[in-house]
Amino acid sequence: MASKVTLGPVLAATTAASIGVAKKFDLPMAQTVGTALAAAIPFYFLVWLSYLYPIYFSELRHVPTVPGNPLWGQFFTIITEECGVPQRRWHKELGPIIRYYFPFGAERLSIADDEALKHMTVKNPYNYPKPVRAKLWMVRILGEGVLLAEGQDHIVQRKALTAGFSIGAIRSLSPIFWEKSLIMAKLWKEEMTTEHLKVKSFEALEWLNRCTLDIIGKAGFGYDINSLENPDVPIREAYRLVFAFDFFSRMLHGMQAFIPASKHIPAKMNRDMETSRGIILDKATEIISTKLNEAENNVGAKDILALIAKENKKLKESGEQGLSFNTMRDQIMTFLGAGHDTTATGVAWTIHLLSTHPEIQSKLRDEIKSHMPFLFDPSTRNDDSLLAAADPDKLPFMDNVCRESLRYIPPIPMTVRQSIADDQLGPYKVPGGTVIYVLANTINRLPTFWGENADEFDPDRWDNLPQTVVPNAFMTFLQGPRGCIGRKFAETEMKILLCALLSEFEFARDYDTPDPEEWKMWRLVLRPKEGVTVRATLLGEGEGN
Ligand code: HEM
Repeated sequence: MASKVTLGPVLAATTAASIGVAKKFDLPMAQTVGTALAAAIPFYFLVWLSYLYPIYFSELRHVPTVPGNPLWGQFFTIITEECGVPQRRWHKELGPIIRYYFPFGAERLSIADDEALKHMTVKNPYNYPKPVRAKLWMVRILGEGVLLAEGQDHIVQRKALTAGFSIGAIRSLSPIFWEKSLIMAKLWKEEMTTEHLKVKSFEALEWLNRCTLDIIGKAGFGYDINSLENPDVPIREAYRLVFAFDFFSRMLHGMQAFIPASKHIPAKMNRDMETSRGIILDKATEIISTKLNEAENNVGAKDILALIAKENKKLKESGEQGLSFNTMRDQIMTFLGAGHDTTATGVAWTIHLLSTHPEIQSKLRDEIKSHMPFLFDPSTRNDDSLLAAADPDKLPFMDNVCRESLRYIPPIPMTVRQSIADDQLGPYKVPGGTVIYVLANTINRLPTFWGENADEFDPDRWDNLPQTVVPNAFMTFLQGPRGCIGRKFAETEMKILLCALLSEFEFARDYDTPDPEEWKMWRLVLRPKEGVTVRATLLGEGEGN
């Protein structure tokens, strides 16, 4: 089978052949070579790459393919619709493994087949690393931590981090989750009191981003960021800049995946990225220096990083490879980045969905009230011993709501991988180098897994799941050794935030603002373009009570 010849050899062969022809027929050399190259380049891109190769030669030609011209493929559909939505349609029509094209016949696979997903994510994750290009911009902000490490490096890093994310470790962090969540609710209430309002609209996503940043700072590293009280702290500003998604920034990000040197273009986005990277890197260096010092002196902090630093010390003492200073610093960058925006987006979407499903909101509030009545009484709301005993995992409907919200709108809608060797996915041969998408925002909504009501937000489904729902039908946290290490952290944090907010406020849609579901933008997370603005009513006051 013809392999996908790259442009270099084509140019070399064309040049050599045209030199031969020029000599043999005594033609002007420069003109002959120039004409041959001028014909070869368009032929290569327009005929070979965009027509002959994908349709007649590629090994992937047997994979059910989305109809369309490979020259521009489905690229415009993909970039103009919500991430994962076109693929939902295509999988429904063409089956669980499909092929589509990016411009110039670039083949892409999307996988929604249980066995193939298991093969990629659980059994052979190291044969399917993240493509180098996809990592380029992420590495500047997220560091070279566990999220972007591959192969043996990843195994070593993940092992050193596991203790810090055990269920026991997360449980011991609950007081911090409560503290910050209650502060956020208190600040909303104070604003309403100061403005003599019983009902007020809040843009919840920005507030939740600050709250989760404060939580990861303190629970993750024993470091108080306090961005709830000080919205303009540099580290929060750094993330605001990084995740800005004006049109020009997105174009430049896209360009950097193909032309890495474009990060030096003196554009605002590049300056913002460098400023943000500087702030995040300095903060991570400051934190890790303190932590390593504490671990050396056996200071008994309980945050995740302290556990990791202790574990690392033990590993090194027993002769195993531990993590270097830079790797640990990069883990902090990873946790800061991966560990706050994701949960904030998940909670913001949940609050939005509760505001559009008032009966579910009431049922959830009733459940919170029956298990944690003290939260509804201002005189006991902040009682440490009651908070210590409050276990959000004992609320079954809360569990259903959170899972359903994370299924319905997965904060990370997709991940991309590239095979390193020839392999077999389902019935198809997949050559090394194939780019493959695992789209949570597609898989989580497929009727083949979830039944005909896959597109409904229905928390009760979790009490009676169809047999077709396998673990890989829920891709919000991915699966296997590359799945989210912070899953338990995020789930606990999410439930506690909802307990703190729903015990103080009732939420309704603010119809003066755009419907957040209408325009979800992909910027690492699936973000509502204008945020999530909700009308919060103090419980027992104002409308609705
Ligand atoms: C609702 C919230 C969250 C969601 C939806 C989520 C989702 C994910 C997903 C899909 C991945 C795989 C990404 C990929 O390989 O392409 C991932 C990896 C990861 N997540 Fe999360 N995450 C959440 C919260 C958190 C939190 C709170 C932390 C840290 C405290 C965290 C830390 C990480 C790390 C370190 C990885 C890399 C794991 C590895 O490659 O071994 N995440 N997450």
